Amino acid sequence: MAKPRVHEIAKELGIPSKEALGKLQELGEFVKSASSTLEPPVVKKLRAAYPNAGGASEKTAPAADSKAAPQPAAKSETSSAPKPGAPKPAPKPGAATKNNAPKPGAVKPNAGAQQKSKASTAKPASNAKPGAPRPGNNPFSSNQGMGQAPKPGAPKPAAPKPAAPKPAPKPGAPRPGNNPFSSNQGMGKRNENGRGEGRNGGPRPNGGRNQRGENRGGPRPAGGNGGPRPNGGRNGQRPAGNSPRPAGGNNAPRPAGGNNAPRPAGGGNRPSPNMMPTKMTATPAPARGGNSGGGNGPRRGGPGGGNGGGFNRGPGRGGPGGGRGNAQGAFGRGGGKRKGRKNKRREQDQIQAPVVGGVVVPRGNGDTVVRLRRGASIMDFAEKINANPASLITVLFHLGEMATQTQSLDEETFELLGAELGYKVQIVSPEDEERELLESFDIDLEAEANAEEENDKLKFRSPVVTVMGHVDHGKTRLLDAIRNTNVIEGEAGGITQHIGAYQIHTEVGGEERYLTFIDTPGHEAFTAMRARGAKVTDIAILVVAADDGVMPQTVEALNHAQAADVPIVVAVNKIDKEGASPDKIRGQLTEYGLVPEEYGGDTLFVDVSARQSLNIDELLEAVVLTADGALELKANPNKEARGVAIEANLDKGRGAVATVLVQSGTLRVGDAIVAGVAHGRVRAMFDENGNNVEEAGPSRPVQVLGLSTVPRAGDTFLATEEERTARQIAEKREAADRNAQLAKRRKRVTLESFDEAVAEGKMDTLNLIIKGDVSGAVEALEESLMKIDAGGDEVQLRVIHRGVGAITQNDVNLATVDNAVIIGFNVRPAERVAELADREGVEMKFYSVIYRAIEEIEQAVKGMLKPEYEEVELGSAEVREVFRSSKWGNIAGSIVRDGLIKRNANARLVRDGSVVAEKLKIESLRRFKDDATEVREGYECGIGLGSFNDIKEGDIIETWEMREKPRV
Ligand SMILES: Nc1nc2c(ncn2[C@@H]2O[C@H](COP(=O)(O)OP(=O)(O)OP(=O)(O)O)[C@@H](O)[C@H]2O)c(=O)[nH]1
Repeated sequence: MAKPRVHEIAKELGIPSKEALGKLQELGEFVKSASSTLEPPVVKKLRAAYPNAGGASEKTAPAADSKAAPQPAAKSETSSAPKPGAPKPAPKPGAATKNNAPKPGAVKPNAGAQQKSKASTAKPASNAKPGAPRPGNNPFSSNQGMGQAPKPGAPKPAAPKPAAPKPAPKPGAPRPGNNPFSSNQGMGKRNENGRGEGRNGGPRPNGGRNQRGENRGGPRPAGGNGGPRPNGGRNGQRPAGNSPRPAGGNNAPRPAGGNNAPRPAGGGNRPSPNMMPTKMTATPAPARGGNSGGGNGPRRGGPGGGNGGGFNRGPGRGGPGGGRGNAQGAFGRGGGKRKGRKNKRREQDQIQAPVVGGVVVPRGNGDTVVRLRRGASIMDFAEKINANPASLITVLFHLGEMATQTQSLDEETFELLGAELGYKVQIVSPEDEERELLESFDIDLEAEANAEEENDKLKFRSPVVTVMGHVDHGKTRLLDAIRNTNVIEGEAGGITQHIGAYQIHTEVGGEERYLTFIDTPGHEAFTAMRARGAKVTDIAILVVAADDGVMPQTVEALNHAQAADVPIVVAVNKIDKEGASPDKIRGQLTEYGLVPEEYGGDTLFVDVSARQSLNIDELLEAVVLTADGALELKANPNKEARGVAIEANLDKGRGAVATVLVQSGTLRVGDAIVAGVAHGRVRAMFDENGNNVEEAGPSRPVQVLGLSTVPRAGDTFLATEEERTARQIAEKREAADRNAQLAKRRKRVTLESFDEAVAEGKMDTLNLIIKGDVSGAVEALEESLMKIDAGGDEVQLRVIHRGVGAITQNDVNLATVDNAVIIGFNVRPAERVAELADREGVEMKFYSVIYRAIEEIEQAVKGMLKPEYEEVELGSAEVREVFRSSKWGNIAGSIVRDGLIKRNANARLVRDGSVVAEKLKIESLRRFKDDATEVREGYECGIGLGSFNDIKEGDIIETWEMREKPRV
């Protein structure tokens, strides 16, 4: 707490500063001026010099309180408040609270507006005589935006004369610097000094203690009722009193309200005589609530008034004397320097700035739109609204959310924060974000496309076809048949794990036509990729096995295609199989809006056998006909290339290899390109047969070498004039991506649940690091994992890192730090990494089939919910000989009788059938002179049991470990 100044002490004592200075000099204390600070002993001395003054004020203060407090209440709440004249016992902190507490709630639980107006009229009553000219200091004056001019009649009776005849409490007396109602004085230091004022009838009942009085205010009399909030509609979503948010004034452990609970009567009514309110400040809570409700009281705050109603808190928050109007001072703002500034504009600003948790934040008008990109942080938001990020953190904290300045927040949290501050937060969609990003580089794809259409630069291009369908209905086999190559053999688990793209040519009506095929995987885990695939797709071939029929993923594929407005050609596959019923398929699909041509619809159905390459040409013809009939496929080949990355992987020798589909323009070797977050120059290009290609036009898929890193499947790419531009775009995307990932990963933990969960040991998180051979698989796996129902809020699943390529030392290091499990999908650890992982106790799991990984992780997560352990015997060894070593203690030369003896395993010693010692550990294990981690049945070994030396020949050492019981 800051030291009091001379003039403050003088005021406290009811003497002029000059006199105090003189007295101090008399007392042998050199003090420069009235604004000099005084050391506590000097203050004591000075007070001692005026024994009457100090004593009187202390005694009178409570009296003043008792009178003042109820008075306005009587005004505003009519009969509910005690009569001003009623003599109350001096300290009465509780009484004061009581008087205040029930008012807003009891009398007007729901009548926010009424309360507002009443409150604001009541407030001046207690604050000061409105007649007293305090220019710029009266927060209730109409020209300060409160719209609630004090009623001239009200104040008079409300300002009882303090018992002590001090000049200080005179309401009308100008008290520059000390007037809590003054908008222009810096309160920082005042806060600290407020104690003195309080004691002697200073304006702040809370004294300097309650720097954030607005939050600490009394026990939120109106809180429970969801009293009116100053922000009106904006806060409507959150009931003040019943809100689960920790900001509630009554929530003892919360920082905002933390000060309330333990205090008998809330901040304003602390029993300390020093803190007793004087008539000046004994504004009843409702008055405050009302005032702040009036709009913007909080910042300037009457004696806690404005803040009481601040934001989403009930009007009672401010409590009697809760907000002191000097929150800014409490946060180091304002201060003495501001004192002299009587700038109207500033005042207005202050009025505009609401206070939550004692901080001042520029406020929007409710319609002010703030656009933020996905994954933006508090810092970004603060920048947009020109606020101090630290203040926003405080506000957020009061809303029950914890975040750091740079932490990405999700949309909901931003909306919450925005609503609180009067902003409409719009999270920019990835598409908008991408467009804006490119626009910042003067690339406007939309305008480009429109211009081309107008200028007739478009040329025909071949259709891009995606093969979709249920698992095992024959997609790969069909593509295989189409290309006459065989990729099916290499697939692990029979599931297509990534997208490939190929161009084939066929003859339709004697004309050579090209078709580009994208091989979309059929497993559900790839839904995301398929959805992306549909974006580049002109036509979908829906494969349905004639012996199986329409299955869930058939419908899903169909929905994807229809949603993307992609025409469908149905390939009724496996017609060679017994029991195949192509007609049944036609009938079934009719129900989904795919009516065969022969039934009068416009969908072409072709019966094929992928295995026997039956009717493949007919299928291709149907695709070409559908393309010609339903689509006008054109693109401008004469410009920089634009397209999509279909698939990418890291090749040991060639680096990042990406299969890209050129959608417009022409891609040439040597072009600078950016694909997602990867950039570089095209070093070389290959077609589906591995032949070198110099250039690729629209609808042409090619493999591209030369990218800095591996793009993701579905990332768009574009060629740029300069490599620098490509790099910059990539970097910006990477930053945005990182933020988006953070936002996605961040599963929110509210203060309430976090506290409880941690306290009860419920909180647990399974961190994962996913490494895979291709980006598509990694992405798909992550996507599926995030869908795992981890058991509500109890357990979280977080993918803390993912990437393409072998598991590296860095991965293990990260896993060590974050206690993560590493998932290797079709990859193995790099050299010596397995050893490191073993040393660090990092678990690595390897999979080659996605669903198995998902299944196991799901089980693991479920296991984490309530792990149950059981003792499992590992093995036992019989002691044959005991070696005594001064260095190691006794070593049991043993032979393993059954199972395994593992180093560090739990052990017990059994002698003649009874357990001699339990809770032992295999501290050392040796095979001859070498350390061993485990020794198998039938082998000899030396076992050290640490400091336990009572080992005898013939003893049995049993080892065991605790294993988690599998969940049923
Ligand atoms: N008899 C017969 N079997 C076929 C035909 N087409 C595919 N199959 C078989 O059906 C099984 C699944 O074929 P895939 O091509 O792997 O099916 P998919 O739809 O690509 O499967 P996923 O990649 O797992 O989604 C394989 O054993 C194929 O040999 C066909 O026309 N006739």
